[in-house]
Amino acid sequence: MPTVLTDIIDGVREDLASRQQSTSLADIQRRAEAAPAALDVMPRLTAPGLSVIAEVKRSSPSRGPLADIPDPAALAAQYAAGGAAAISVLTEERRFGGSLADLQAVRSVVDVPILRKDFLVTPYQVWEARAYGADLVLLIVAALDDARLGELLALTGQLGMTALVEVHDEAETERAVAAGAEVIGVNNRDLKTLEVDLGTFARVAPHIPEHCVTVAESGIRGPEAATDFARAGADAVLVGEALVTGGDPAAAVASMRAGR
Ligand SMILES: O=C(O)c1ccccc1NCC(=O)[C@H](O)[C@H](O)COP(=O)(O)O
Repeated sequence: MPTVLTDIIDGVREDLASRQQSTSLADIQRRAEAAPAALDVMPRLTAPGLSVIAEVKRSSPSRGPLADIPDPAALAAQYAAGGAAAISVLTEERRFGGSLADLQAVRSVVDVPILRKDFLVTPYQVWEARAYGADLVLLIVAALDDARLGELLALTGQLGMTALVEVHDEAETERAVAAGAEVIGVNNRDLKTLEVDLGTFARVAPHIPEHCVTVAESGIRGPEAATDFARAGADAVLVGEALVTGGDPAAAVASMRAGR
């Protein structure tokens, strides 16, 4: 049965097919191999205190238009000034208004690790992420079968990047762990219904092994909520809407980092 997630992925596959027509896999691989080495996000995610992954997010299927963001690089620089551990850049165009050009623009101004936030379902997109300067990629367990999850996770590691492997329940967590995920994001938003349940993280986190880095994602509106997730065991929070709609992105990131 079609869901929001499968609809999004259908569009992603169409856009991907047209990019693959203009840029072959060999070309994108050459570009990825010529790019400066990926930054290691692990020391930042495991540093004492709560880490913040700050997202460049223009719009979303659940909330519609959020912010104009004419200069994503300037926003990213403010996130970095606020102490973001990493910057998440949405590159999906149809529903989120992002692009690979945004990723490239952000890469050109910040030296903190950058996450390509998209719906990655093929190796080509992982190579593409590296070619455009990403240090991390998002792999959504609900969008991948076990074989593809393992393949994309392995390729991500081969290219020196880190995968943020996203889950929403215990069964997906078991699949992520079996695949070898080291950084597991628990999305409080159900990508099939778009409903946000802030209790999701606390239910799922106990199923994540101690050696994994744990990220709480979605629906985090301010420092108090960030503190709640830190107390529930999150090493990091991933925040979009609250940062792009609030007044001062650097101060907002700093206030969330203060959460312990
Ligand atoms: O944000 C959505 O509506 C959405 C819908 C379908 C798939 C993914 C979606 N969001 C991606 C994300 O994971 C969030 O952008 C991220 O966790 C930040 O969430 P928020 O702080 O609530 O903007």
